[in-house]
Amino acid sequence: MKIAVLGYGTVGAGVVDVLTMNKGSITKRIGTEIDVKYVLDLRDFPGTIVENIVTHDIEDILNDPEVEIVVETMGGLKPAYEFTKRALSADKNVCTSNKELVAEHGVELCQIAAEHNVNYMFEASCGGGIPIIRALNTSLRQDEILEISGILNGTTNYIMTSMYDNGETFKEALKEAQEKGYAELHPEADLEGHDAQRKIAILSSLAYGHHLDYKKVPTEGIDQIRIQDIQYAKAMNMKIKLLATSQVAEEGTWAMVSPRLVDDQNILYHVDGVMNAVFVKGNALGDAMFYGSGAGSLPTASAVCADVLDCAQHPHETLKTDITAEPLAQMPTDQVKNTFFVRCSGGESQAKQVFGITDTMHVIDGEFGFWTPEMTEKDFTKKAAQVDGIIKFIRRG
Ligand SMILES: NC(=O)C1=CN([C@@H]2O[C@H](COP(=O)(O)OP(=O)(O)OC[C@H]3O[C@@H](n4cnc5c(N)ncnc54)[C@H](OP(=O)(O)O)[C@@H]3O)[C@@H](O)[C@H]2O)C=CC1
Ligand SMILES: N[C@@H](CC=O)C(=O)O
Repeated sequence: MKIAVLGYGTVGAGVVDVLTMNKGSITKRIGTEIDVKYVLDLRDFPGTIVENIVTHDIEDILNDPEVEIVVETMGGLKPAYEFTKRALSADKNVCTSNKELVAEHGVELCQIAAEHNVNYMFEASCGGGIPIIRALNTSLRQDEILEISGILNGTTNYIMTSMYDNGETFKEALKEAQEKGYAELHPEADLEGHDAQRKIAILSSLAYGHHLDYKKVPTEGIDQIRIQDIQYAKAMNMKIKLLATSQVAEEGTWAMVSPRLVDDQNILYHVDGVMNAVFVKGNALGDAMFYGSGAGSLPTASAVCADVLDCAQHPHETLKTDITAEPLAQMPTDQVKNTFFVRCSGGESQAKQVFGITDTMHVIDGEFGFWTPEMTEKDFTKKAAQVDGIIKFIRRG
């Protein structure tokens, strides 16, 4: 079976490495040899194992009937969207790690794949190497999913851990995450929460059987987290994690991405570095947790290759994915209940009176911190507007 890899960067090179490193065992398992016939990239890679198969022309791949699977690991929408559509329309399977494209056009691309009896597969789009998409599409189909939440971005978890454990600055930790190949080409997507926003939208759409538009997921990143916030977290024996959550409630489903304070009783407290964890609650299953490397060359490539193997075994059969264009009924986020940790430089008695609290804590000169009771987002916003000097708030996870 001949395949082509579009984009020989961190993930694309990892795919070639996995298929080379495990060639013997893969061939034995699926009964077919997988050969990378082309690598499409802007650069040449002299002196590497792909030097003789590099092309700069997508037509070489699209017009070659021998190529049955295209791996798209270029990232971004342009030209990945056009190349993917053309590959599917030419009856080629496409396996991708490009969550931006899946979140934006996944429904349409799956429909095109189905019309051509091929597959558009995206296991690597959420949680790096964690096999969460396959679990939702197969092992968990009998359950009604009530909640999905977790740490879905490796870069931000790596940064938070490095700042907390090693006292690194935000800038130093980000540089390391970039050097290790975890961060997006434009790292704002990680830092501002958009990467996790896309991932929770993809997972929720699969889990709840209705489409969650990622643009409708209220999102805050870790870009506003400062060393002072970490000082408070340490004083409370808590950690700050960027959590992506969606939950089914009576009024509809809500979803949110935001930094949250978690205590050591919360399993996510122990998920550090580039590791991701996805918690799933099913109405029959109860609780399940999926844990693993959330980014990086080989772990992500491992997930892409899982899709390649499925396509190689079913090259002309669309494997069922519960993906639909029908929109998910969403509960207004201002009705969602949370508990908030607030840092404030104003009057303590005012804050105590407005929020009805008695305890405050003093960790940093010139300010105090306190926990609110559980309240809706709307009530919190209303009360916070009545308190002078609020510096920052972080929700409890
Ligand atoms: N890195 C990770 O850990 C993970 C990444 N992903 C996703 O996987 C995708 C790829 O990420 P990653 O491997 O890190 O990115 P890289 O930037 O490392 O790799 C992308 C590659 O695609 C090439 N490329 C870009 N545009 C074109 C084009 N028009 N034609 C040909 N080649 C092109 C780039 O070339 P050049 O460098 O010359 O521009 C580069 O070699 C992204 O969607 C990302 O979000 C998903 C999970 C984990
Ligand atoms: N930039 C992403 C890469 C994997 O999806 C992350 O850090 O999680």
